[in-house]
Amino acid sequence: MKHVSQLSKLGLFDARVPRYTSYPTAPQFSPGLTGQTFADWVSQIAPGSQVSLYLHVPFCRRLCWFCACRTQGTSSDAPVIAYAQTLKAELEMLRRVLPEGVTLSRLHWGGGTPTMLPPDEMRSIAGLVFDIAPLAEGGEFSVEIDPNEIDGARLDALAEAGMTRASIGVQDFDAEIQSVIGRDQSFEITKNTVDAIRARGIASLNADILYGLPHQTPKRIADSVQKLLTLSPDRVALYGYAHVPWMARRQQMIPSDTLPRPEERLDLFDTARRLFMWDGYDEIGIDHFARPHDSMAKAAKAGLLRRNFQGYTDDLAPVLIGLGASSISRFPQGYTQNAPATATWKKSVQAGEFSTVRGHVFTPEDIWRGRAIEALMCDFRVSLTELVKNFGAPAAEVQALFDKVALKFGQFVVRDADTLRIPPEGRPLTRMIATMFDSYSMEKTGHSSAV
Ligand SMILES: C=Cc1c2[nH]c(c1C)Cc1[nH]c(c(CCC(=O)O)c1C)Cc1[nH]c(c(C)c1CCC(=O)O)Cc1[nH]c(c(C)c1C=C)C2
Ligand SMILES: C[C@H]1O[C@@H](n2cnc3c(N)ncnc32)[C@H](O)[C@@H]1O
Ligand code: MET
Ligand code: SF4
Repeated sequence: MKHVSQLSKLGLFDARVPRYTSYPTAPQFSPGLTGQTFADWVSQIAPGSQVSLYLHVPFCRRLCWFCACRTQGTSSDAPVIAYAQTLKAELEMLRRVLPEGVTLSRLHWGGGTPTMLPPDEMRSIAGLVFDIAPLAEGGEFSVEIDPNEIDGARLDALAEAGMTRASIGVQDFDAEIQSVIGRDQSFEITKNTVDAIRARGIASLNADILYGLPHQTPKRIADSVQKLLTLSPDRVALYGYAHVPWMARRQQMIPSDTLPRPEERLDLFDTARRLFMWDGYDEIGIDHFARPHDSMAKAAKAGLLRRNFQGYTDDLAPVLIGLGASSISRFPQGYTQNAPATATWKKSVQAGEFSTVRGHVFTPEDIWRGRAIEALMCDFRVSLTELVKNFGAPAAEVQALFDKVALKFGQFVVRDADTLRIPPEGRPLTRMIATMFDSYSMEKTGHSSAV
C-alpha cells in the first residue's frame, strides 16, 4: 500500500471512531423520551406515505464469540415463541397509531437470528404486518438468515410471505478462523442455503463477511472471498471486525494477540476489495459491494445511497419504525429506542405502552451535520450548496469546517469552491473525516478501530 506511512501520521491506526449508522450515534441518545413520544411521532407520519419497518429478533441458537450484536442464546423455541406473541402485540399497538394508507418501502427482519422463528410464527407475523401496512409497489422484504439455523419449511414460509432478499451471515470460510471466532459453518451448509434460497425464486442475495478476524491473512481472506464469489451474491457487506470486548463480553474468548494490526487490516480489506472489483462488483460506500444490476449499485451511481441502522440502504423513506426489544426508530423529529432488555420491553407492551426508553430530538444543527456525515459515508463527497439549500446549514460554518478538514487531511481530501471530496486514496480515512462534522463528544463511547 502506497500511503501507509502518511495514513499512520494522520492517526488512522490508533483512531477509534463511530460507524455512523445514525447522527448523533446511539451512545449519545439520552433518557426522557417515552412511549408517548414514539406514539406521537408515528401519528404525525403523513397519511398515505411510505415508511420502512424493522423487526428485531434477539435470539440465536449459537452465540458466536466475535458477535457484537445484542442477542440471547436459547436451545428451546419457547422464548422465541413468547417473544413473537409480544411482537404481534406491539404491531397491534402500532396499528392503532399509524395514519391511514401507509405502505412499506422496506420490511427488514434482523437480529440476532430471525430464522429462529418457527414457520407458522413467520407466516403469522408477516400476515399481520402486511395487514397493517402492505408492501408498497417495488417495496422489499429482507430477512437475515443464519445458514446453520434454516430449513426447507422455514424458507418456504419466508418465500410464501413474500421475502424478496435474503441476507446470509458468512463471516469467513476458513476452518481455523471459524474455530477461533466460535462459529462453525461449512462451505456446503452455506452453499446449500444459497441454493435453497434461489430455488424458491428469491431474486436477491446479500452476504456478510468480515475482515480483521483473528489469524486472518491476505491469502486466507482471498480464499474466502473466492469461495464466496462462486456463490455470486448480488450484494456483499465486508465489515471490519469490531473488537469491543468491554461491550460484547463474549469477545473475551478471542485473544487480542491473535488479531491483525490496523495496518494489516487495511491490507486485508484491500485484498478482498480487489477481488470483488475484479469480479465486476461496484464498490458501495466504505464496506459494501454490489453487482451493477443491483438496486443498491444503481442508487449509489445516482447519488441516492443512504445510511441507516441497517448500514447502507437505497430506501428513501423518511421514517424507519423499529419494533422489538432494543430497536431504534428514526423520524423527521428524532430517534427513539425501545427498552434493550427483552423482559422490560415485554412488560411495557403488555401494559399497552410502547417501550421507548431513550432517544434524541433533532436540533436544526443535527440535521445538516448528519447529512454531511451521511454524504461523506455514502458518496465520499459533500456539497456546501446542498447543505445550505436543503438542510439549512450556515454557509460560513460549513466553509470553516471544510477548510479545517482540508488542512488536517492534506492530499487525502480535495476541496473546491463547492465540495469536499475524498479521493480513492483517502477512503480509509472516511470515518475519521466524518468525525470532524460530529459535534458530540467521543469520550464516553468505546468505539472500534477506524480501519
Ligand atoms: C447486528 C449486529 C450489530 C449491530 N451493530 C453492530 C453490530 C455488529 C456494530 C456496532 N455497533 C456499535 C458498536 C460499538 C461502537 C462502534 O464501533 O461504533 C459496534 C461494534 C454501536 C452501537 N450501535 C447501536 C448501539 C445501540 C450501539 C452501542 C451503544 C449501546 O451499546 O447501546 C445500534 C444498533 N446496532 C445494531 C442494532 C441491532 C442496533 C440497534 C438496537 C446492530
Ligand atoms: C449482522 C452482521 O453484523 C456483523 N457483525 C457481528 N459482529 C460483528 C463485529 N464484532 N464486528 C463487525 N461486524 C460484526 C456480522 O457480519 C453479521 O452478519
Ligand atoms: N444471525 C445470522 C447469522 O449469523 C444473521 C447475521 S448476524 C445478525 O448468520
Ligand atoms: S453472528 Fe448471528 S448467529 Fe452468531 S451470535 Fe451474532 S447474531 Fe447470533
